[in-house]
Amino acid sequence: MAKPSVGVSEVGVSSQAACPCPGTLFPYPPPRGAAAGIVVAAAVRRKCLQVELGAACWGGVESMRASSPTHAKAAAALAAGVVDDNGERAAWMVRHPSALGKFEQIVAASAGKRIVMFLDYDGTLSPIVDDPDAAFMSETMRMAVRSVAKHFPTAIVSGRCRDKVFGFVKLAELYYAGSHGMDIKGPAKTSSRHAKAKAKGVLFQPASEFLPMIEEVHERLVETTRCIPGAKVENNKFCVSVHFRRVDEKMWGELSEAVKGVLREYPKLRLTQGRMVFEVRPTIKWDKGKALEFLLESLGFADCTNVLPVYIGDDRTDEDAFKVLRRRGQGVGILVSKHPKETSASYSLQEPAEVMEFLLRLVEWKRLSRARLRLQ
Ligand SMILES: O=P(O)(O)OC[C@H]1O[C@H](O[C@H]2O[C@H](CO)[C@@H](O)[C@H](O)[C@H]2O)[C@H](O)[C@@H](O)[C@@H]1O
Repeated sequence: MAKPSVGVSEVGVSSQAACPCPGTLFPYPPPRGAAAGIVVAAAVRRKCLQVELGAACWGGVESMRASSPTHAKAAAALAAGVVDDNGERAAWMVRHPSALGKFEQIVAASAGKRIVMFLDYDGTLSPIVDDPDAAFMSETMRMAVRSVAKHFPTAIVSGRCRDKVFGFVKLAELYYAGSHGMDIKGPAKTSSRHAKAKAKGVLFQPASEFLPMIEEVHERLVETTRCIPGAKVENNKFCVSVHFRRVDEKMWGELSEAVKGVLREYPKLRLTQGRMVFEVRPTIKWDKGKALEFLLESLGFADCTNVLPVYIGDDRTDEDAFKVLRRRGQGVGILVSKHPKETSASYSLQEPAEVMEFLLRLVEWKRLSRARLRLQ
């Protein structure tokens, strides 16, 4: 397997509107509704954008607020205040319909194609909880993922380090891309269908030279944030998470200054933000989107039209993968969120329980279509 070089520039980026590919699933331009609906949709877009713009100044208290849907909502309400909750959600759902509601449309698009599943972990397979070490997935979710992996090549793509996410998922037959895709490994055992990828020995660590620096910055961040009650620093091997979910909001400014202060001494590291968490990571151009492309290539689907990647995720870091699908004009991006958010995903699911339902429906649909084929 050829390893893509780190820092591959994105070429041929085109919006869906500019390059409408027949058979693609992105529902853009959005279906036209009543004029009032369009006005509401525009207001939602504006509000989402305001939240995102705030979030662009990584590390500030405003961006910390924006990383919590409830805080973000309050901030957006301050900005416009013209859209009621129901109208806001309804307009957003027009642009990002439920993947369950549009299930038939999604599977119809897979005709003649191989589905490859990409699943984020936190907030997608497991509910968000206060303690990152207690983010367990349910046994029923594990069974659903196991069933999906029997039918389709399946990868877990997480911000956590690979060992830790494997410790939660515990399924040896999957691909794992830990540390936001910077640590990729194939299945320990594999069915003959996936033997090709195994034979090629999938394993990729584009940020290995950063290991000593990440170790060092982890120690520094633990030390610097020690005096801030509730702050938790997590070593994710090729990146570090600094959690503020359990930090009193009055201390957020102090925490953000502490993190930024340490980072100033490490220009080769950058700061991004997830759900109530700062993510410290190498400046290399590698993210969940690049990991998705790497895995597709590993599975023999580079530049193929006969593949349908399905990516399900809930966080900002998953947007890199949604953008890749959008750029390729191929695949299904599904955002897990109860709240309207600016996203490049096409569809939505509200919570991990709906993700499980979607996975189980996919398995059932596959079983039925196989049975139908046998009868023909
Ligand atoms: O890419 P992911 O698998 O979604 O990982 C992103 C981060 O997830 C974890 O933090 C998030 O979930 C925690 C448990 O529910 C929650 O307490 C925290 O507020 C969330 O940000 C994980 O602990 C981080 O290291 C990952 O980067």
